[in-house]
Amino acid sequence: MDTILETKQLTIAFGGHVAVSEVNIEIERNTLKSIIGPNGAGKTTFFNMISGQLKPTKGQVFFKGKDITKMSPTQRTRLGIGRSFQITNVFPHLTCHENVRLAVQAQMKVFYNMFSHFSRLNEINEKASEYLKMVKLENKEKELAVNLAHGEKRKLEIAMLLALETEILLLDEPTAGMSLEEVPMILDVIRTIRDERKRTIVLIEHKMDMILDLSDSIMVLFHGKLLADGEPEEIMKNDQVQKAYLGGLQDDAS
Ligand SMILES: Nc1ncnc2c1ncn2[C@@H]1O[C@H](COP(=O)(O)OP(=O)(O)OP(=O)(O)O)[C@@H](O)[C@H]1O
Repeated sequence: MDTILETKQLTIAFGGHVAVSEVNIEIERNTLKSIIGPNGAGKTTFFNMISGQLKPTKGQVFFKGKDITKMSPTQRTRLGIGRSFQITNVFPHLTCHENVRLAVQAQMKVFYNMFSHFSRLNEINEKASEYLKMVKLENKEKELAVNLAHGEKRKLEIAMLLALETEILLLDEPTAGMSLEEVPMILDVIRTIRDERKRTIVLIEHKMDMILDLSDSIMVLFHGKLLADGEPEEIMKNDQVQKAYLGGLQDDAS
């Protein structure tokens, strides 16, 4: 297996409460891994330790074999781990194109005074348009971000995350707060990125139909522990998972 991300014995305690307990996981490059589990299972906390927002009490995180446990979120982003909805900031009074252009510039480390070079400017503009197209917002280039629907804003955030060109995309509940009509379009965007097989996506989601549709593999957290990890069919058949979790979740999702 071509592992891009690995955790060893990853553990965090808040006071006396162990929120994530000795989780060992390997994530294969250019696949989509979903993290599921009931409320309070430790999914976001686990994510925060991968992105660097939280430091584990015990254990390690490896990116391409390198121990990144002590690195800051910014260092991890530079290295290739991008997280949605936290590192990207949508500026409401800039257009969609301008927002994505800022992310492209950040990635290219180009500053305003270098803009005199026209070809560079064109390149940046074209890249920004490409990313907007990838998230199917090409018809909103000139729209101010503030005027976008909630689902469109999420797509814009994904475009900005893509512009950072990180190898890993950490997506924390990308459909949260979306209307039912908006969900398929974000699903479509994530599927498009997955199908290109150029990035590794790690996804936290509650919508089971979406998880089963998109995931190459699924890890299940329960009370902070890794209950199961495998392909979607295996996970669905797993007795422990069904008992502990899936029955309740399917009820919730319906
Ligand atoms: N900063 C913190 N301080 C204290 N306890 C915390 C902190 N962050 C998380 N927890 C606790 O850790 C446990 C796991 O929380 P976490 O948010 O990771 O769960 P989750 O699986 O993402 O849940 P949800 O699906 O509801 O988002 C919970 O019991 C939560 O109360």
